[in-house]
Amino acid sequence: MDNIFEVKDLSYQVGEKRILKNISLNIKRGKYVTFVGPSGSGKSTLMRILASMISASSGEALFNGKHISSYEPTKYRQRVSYAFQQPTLFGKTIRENLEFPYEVRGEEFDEAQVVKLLKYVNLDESYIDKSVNDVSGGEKQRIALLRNLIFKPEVLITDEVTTGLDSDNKEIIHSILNKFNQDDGLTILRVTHDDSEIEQSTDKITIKNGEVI
Ligand SMILES: Nc1ncnc2c1ncn2[C@@H]1O[C@H](COP(=O)(O)OP(=O)(O)OP(=O)(O)O)[C@@H](O)[C@H]1O
Repeated sequence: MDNIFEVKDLSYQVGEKRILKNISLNIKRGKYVTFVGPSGSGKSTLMRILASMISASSGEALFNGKHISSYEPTKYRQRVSYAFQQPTLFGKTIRENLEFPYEVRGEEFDEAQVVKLLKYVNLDESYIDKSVNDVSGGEKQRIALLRNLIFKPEVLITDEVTTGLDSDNKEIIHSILNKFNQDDGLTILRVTHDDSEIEQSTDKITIKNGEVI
């Protein structure tokens, strides 16, 4: 298997504060890797660098063998998609949110495809025309994740996406992520503090005090 990410001697500093210190790691394509470590250890900062939202202060971060900074950012984010702990649904309806990935790619909305995807996260087609104000927190997270996955990225970064959700919602999210990982070879980088998620992960990277340990 080849490396989708190669990180070499990467550091990130804000003023005098060294947030990431000489991080080196490789992520193989198709893996489901869990990042663990104490609060404030630098996990989200590393994810933001890999998602091309911020740049490292020094060292290298390669995606498919090329520097992340050499990719056009909008195109890059279609290939490496970031799902946040607090998802934001914009506009008035769920439809607007699910149409958006088609719009940015200049493609026509494929309602049948979206209905099929909604079923994967236990939502029926009536959700398409619901108001963004009429869905629960767990439903919001499931819809936001679908928005990341309609056009399959190569990598999905999930940054504490199940935090605060009940076990049913967690279960649904685990099952769709496992499905995309196993059936489609989606590489997943997951940040979590959830004990059962940590226990179930086979590939774990621990970040402590800005370092890989
Ligand atoms: N732009 C910034 N300026 C100053 N400090 C920052 C900046 N970005 C992050 N930090 C600090 O860097 C440290 C690491 O933050 P980060 O969010 O990466 O940690 P984390 O491991 O993801 O934490 P958590 O598990 O609580 O989400 C924290 O102390 C944070 O306050």
